[in-house]
Amino acid sequence: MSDAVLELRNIARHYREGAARLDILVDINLSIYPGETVALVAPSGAGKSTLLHIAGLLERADAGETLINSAPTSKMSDAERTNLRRATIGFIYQFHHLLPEFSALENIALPQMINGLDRQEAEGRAQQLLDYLRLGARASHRPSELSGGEQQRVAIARAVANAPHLLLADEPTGNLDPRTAEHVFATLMTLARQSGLAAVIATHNLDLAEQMDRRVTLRDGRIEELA
Ligand SMILES: Nc1ncnc2c1ncn2[C@@H]1O[C@H](COP(=O)(O)OP(=O)(O)OP(=O)(O)O)[C@@H](O)[C@H]1O
Repeated sequence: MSDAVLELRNIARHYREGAARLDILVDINLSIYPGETVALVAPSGAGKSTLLHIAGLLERADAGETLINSAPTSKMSDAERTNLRRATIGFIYQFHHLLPEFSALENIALPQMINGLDRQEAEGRAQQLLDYLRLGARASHRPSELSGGEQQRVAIARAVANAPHLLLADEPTGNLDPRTAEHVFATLMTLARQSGLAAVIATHNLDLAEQMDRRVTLRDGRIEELA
């Protein structure tokens, strides 16, 4: 088997609440390989977002190691982690986090320009993605002029625009009605499979989880594989 795109080794993370210590992640071990789609299904408060933030280099663990394409990241500086994240990881949130002042096209082009592409190239790629997502005619609309499902498809396009190796999504359809959720999810799966992306998607929706290659849950701060 090829090397893991993401490897979490003995990850631990706790929070403090007054005098109390909350051990959210106790000993997380998880490897995700190229092209694999993995559903993370666990009750509210189990630590899904915490785990995705650590995997996405948005947050540091208290112990353990996060490896991206076999590179250990815990000793990297914040700037090094940010550069690695921008080059290799796409993140989708439950609420789209699109920039309200910019059009759909600009929202998708901007992260590419931050990664060094010139505007013309970035906007060309953004338009291609919008066309692929059947949002080509909405390119100049601002987020507030798009439906919830359209906003989330733009957020997906933004997350994959830099051709990441790893896609992390935190309840990307949690905010949508069931039909729109199914459509957005199908789009996400098609994009992931076509581009050989590894994806970890936190979801409460078991029907959607069934459509992925693997399902894992969090129990007492550890990963358990589900059937
Ligand atoms: N910065 C923080 N400070 C203190 N406690 C926190 C912090 N972030 C998260 N927590 C707590 O850690 C636990 C796990 O939170 P997390 O958001 O990772 O769970 P989740 O499984 O994603 O939940 P949900 O499905 O509701 O989004 C929760 O009890 C939460 O209140």
